[in-house]
Amino acid sequence: MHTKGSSCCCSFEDYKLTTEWLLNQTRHRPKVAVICGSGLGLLAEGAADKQTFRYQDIPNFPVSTVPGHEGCLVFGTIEETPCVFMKGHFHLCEGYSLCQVTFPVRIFKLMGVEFMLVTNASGGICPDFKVGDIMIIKDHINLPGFAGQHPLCGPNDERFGTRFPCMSDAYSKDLRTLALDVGSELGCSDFIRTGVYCMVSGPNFETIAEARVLLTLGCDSVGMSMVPEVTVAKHCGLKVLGLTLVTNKVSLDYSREEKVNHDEVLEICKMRAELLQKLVTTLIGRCQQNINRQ
Ligand SMILES: O=P(O)(O)O[C@H]1O[C@H](CO)[C@@H](O)[C@H]1O
Ligand SMILES: Nc1nc2[nH]cnc2c(=O)[nH]1
Repeated sequence: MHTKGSSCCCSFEDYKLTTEWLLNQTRHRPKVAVICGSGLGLLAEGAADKQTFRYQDIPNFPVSTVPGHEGCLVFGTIEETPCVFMKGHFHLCEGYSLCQVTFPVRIFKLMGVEFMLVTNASGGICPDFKVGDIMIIKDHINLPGFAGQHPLCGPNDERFGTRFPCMSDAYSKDLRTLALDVGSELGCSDFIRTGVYCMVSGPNFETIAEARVLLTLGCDSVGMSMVPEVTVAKHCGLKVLGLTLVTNKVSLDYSREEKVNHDEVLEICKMRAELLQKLVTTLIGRCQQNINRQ
């Protein structure tokens, strides 16, 4: 279990064991999962009746190694909606296989989760974007996937989903519309954007030539996470909303002097965390109405 490589290294029994362990440890039965990217762990603070598990104490769970990723699973309720928050997630560039990176998503599915909200930090490629903008992801480009680094490579387990899943609607249109509406109600329309997110493996930030390629490909922002989790979530039938915080403008011009670094990324996340928390909390309340209507 959890050996490195491009194909899946977890068996259905591994997923079941972790799921059963969690179901035995917690009375919560989450319907919504929130994955908190770099420096965005505060999103869990709005939950009531919290119960926390450190990743290292959960069987089969990877542990977080990136600063700004606390490394714990928080169960709780938001406006009576049972939720689970991942305070920190996993990246290809940490040396984890994509099976490890996406391991929690299938645990959420087996626990009964229906909606997954993913957040992260990214660099703005679209020249109109400003630092601090929140981009609702309408689509993604799985750049590692183009080269065979794909979480669904290897034998397909039909208990999770089909061999050849459709990805043209990976990000739920309903949830995107809801996010726009909630953003507008909260008075954030000026810095809420919609666009295409591109995942690269990292860990280095882009060269200027690479950034120009991404612009030509139609990317609005670029980061080092999220796409594997979204792909696995869509494969197993979860409804997904992706929000990415633009923490820096990616340099497209050789005359520009700015140099991006992770501390600056975390600083911007801190600046926007409270607002993102409000946005996510309100969205979860509305998802509950959606669950009730089903
Ligand atoms: O994607 P999250 O986890 O927010 O982290 C982002 O922040 C790091 C770079 O500063 C990269 O790992 C990038 O993907
Ligand atoms: N690849 C990449 N990831 C990021 N995460 C936050 N900012 C950036 C960026 O500029 N590039």
